[in-house]
Amino acid sequence: HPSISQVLVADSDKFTHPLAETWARLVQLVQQKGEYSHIITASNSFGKNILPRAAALLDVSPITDVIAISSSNQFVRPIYAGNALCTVRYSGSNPCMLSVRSTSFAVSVDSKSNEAPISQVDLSTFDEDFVGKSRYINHTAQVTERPDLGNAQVVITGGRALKSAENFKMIEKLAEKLGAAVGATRAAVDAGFVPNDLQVGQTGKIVAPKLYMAFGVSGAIQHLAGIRDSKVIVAVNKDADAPIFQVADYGLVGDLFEVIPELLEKLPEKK
Ligand SMILES: Cc1cc2nc3c(=O)[nH]c(=O)nc-3n(C[C@H](O)[C@H](O)[C@H](O)COP(=O)(O)OP(=O)(O)OC[C@H]3O[C@@H](n4cnc5c(N)ncnc54)[C@H](O)[C@@H]3O)c2cc1C
Repeated sequence: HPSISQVLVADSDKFTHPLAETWARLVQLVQQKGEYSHIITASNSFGKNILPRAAALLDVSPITDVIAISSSNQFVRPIYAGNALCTVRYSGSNPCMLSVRSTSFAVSVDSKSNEAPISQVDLSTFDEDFVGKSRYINHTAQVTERPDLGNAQVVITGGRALKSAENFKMIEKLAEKLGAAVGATRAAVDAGFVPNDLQVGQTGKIVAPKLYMAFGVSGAIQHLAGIRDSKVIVAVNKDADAPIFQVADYGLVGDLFEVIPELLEKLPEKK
């Protein structure tokens, strides 16, 4: 990419497992040597885990969830669960540390390209004992063929109205037919229908698909905070006054236990 002038590689078995403590220390080390003006990470769980730790080590205050960059020290970020946008100016010392919502930034496809040198980070001063009390035990991951929730073009979400994990399988079947990712409200996650990595919203994932379909979702502000950038929102809810209809492009007042089976029947099989 033409904007990349250098790639730094920290190649060591110290970083085999993504422990935030170790990686934050690495960011500190790289910053101390490079004296960069800005350090930016994506607002995903990995970035959110490392950024505050690295910022504390570097004694600066990070700015999180940036959705627009107005200048080198001025940024826009949502507040009150996305109901207001706040413009903030960074007036601290370098580095200015940001987490950015990747759903708010389009990747520019530039015809020019640039070869950037790749250099190894000098880890001779990396402190082995720094990791402190955190130890890597094991890693469990959900193996799924479905698209990643954060990048999916289509997301099908189910809410508390699904009533059980068994019923939630209807949402999964529909997602399969549409090649979509599955999402859930916090109420559905708290009720144990699905694991919490499927939660969409203020305290879950932020999504920006082309099509977002919500079944039995009331549309609480904390949920809407995660779906605002979706292109088309479709909602099915049996309560015509549900707040989700205020943001939906298409709304159907109906019972999901009738609508989903009908959709499953009428939609063609996935090729
Ligand atoms: C600090 C904080 C952070 C939060 N973060 C999040 C977050 O990240 N994500 C999130 O989702 N929530 C979050 N919440 C919770 C949020 O406030 C709501 O409680 C939650 O989103 C409600 O989930 P729901 O829409 O599934 O359930 P409900 O609000 O109970 O809504 C269920 C809906 O289903 C409809 N319904 C019922 N039966 C049927 C049927 N048979 N067919 C069709 N429709 C039906 C009902 O009319 C209703 O509108 C947060 C709350 C707090 C306080």
